[in-house]
Amino acid sequence: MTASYPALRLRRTRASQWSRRLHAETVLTPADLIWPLFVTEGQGVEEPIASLPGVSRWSLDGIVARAREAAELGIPCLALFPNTPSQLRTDDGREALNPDNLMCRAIAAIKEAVPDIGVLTDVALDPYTTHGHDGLVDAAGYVVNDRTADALVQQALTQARAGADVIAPSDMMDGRVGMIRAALEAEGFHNVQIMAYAAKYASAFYGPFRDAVNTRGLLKGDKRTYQMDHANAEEALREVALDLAEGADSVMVKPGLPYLDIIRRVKEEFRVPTFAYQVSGEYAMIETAVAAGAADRDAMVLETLMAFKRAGCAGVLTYHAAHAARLLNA
Ligand SMILES: NCc1[nH]cc(CCC(=O)O)c1CC(=O)O
Ligand SMILES: [Mg+2]
Repeated sequence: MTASYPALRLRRTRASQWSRRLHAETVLTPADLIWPLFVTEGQGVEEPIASLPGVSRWSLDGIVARAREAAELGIPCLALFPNTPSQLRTDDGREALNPDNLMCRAIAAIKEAVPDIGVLTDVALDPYTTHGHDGLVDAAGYVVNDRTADALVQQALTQARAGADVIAPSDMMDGRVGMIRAALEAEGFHNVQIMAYAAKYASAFYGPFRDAVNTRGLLKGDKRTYQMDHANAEEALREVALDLAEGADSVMVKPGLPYLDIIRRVKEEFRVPTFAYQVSGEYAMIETAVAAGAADRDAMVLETLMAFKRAGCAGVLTYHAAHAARLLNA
């Protein structure tokens, strides 16, 4: 039998700062953060993204500076996304396989300047295609699975050869994790990890990201034939089970806050490293609320990130990573 009021007062342990710290069940540190960064061509270029206030695309020199900043802040890993020049975008997204593409040059520049920071790379064709889809599109406009997966394997190998530490397929094709794992093993990339975007939903929260990589105006239709229906949770567990069986080292749920239930269920069911992507639309909601005077940025950033940890996440991809790390280091 547990005691009850007045012997038990749950407010007792909340009464002072030292006690609240002592009783905290969850901790958030800069080591829990992955910082997504947008890369663009040029030298000395910083292009602010209007729908992501406070986030910019950076040319390689700026990306390397961000990598140094992240290392100083204690952020262990960066996630890279390229803004491919429009003249290099094609129906088949073949620029994704070019060993000298923007992504590969960014990976190499970071690994040379800051060898100890992790570099996570997105595998999907959308920043390289003229139609904005993550894969190859047939005559009827359908994103075909198996031919896309073949291209993604080549894209992943291209990134691994450039020095990527974590391959993160975000495309939601069936079977691609196993195919990528086999190809990495065959080339000797035994320690290159795969973080599978296992449960990625067709979401209204990706809009600002599509501005950042310039696909919003290009995208024909939507991504509902490959990304998940937000009505579904059991299906997310099946997606995670398959990606783990195919060799994923960790799994991701995306978007973040509206899908905390999925994160929790994945963590309880599989007990594997589970990550969340607090996506561009979530970042924009916080920044818009702050600009409207409706919210305190620092408090909201830390509270939302702690929510992911409490739900069971090993870490979170967030555009607020540097800001949060500064707050946590203060
Ligand atoms: N493969 C595309 C990709 N990789 C990461 C995001 C979204 C990230 C964000 O919104 O912050 C998307 C967008 C999409 O699926 O259309
Ligand atoms: Mg899948």
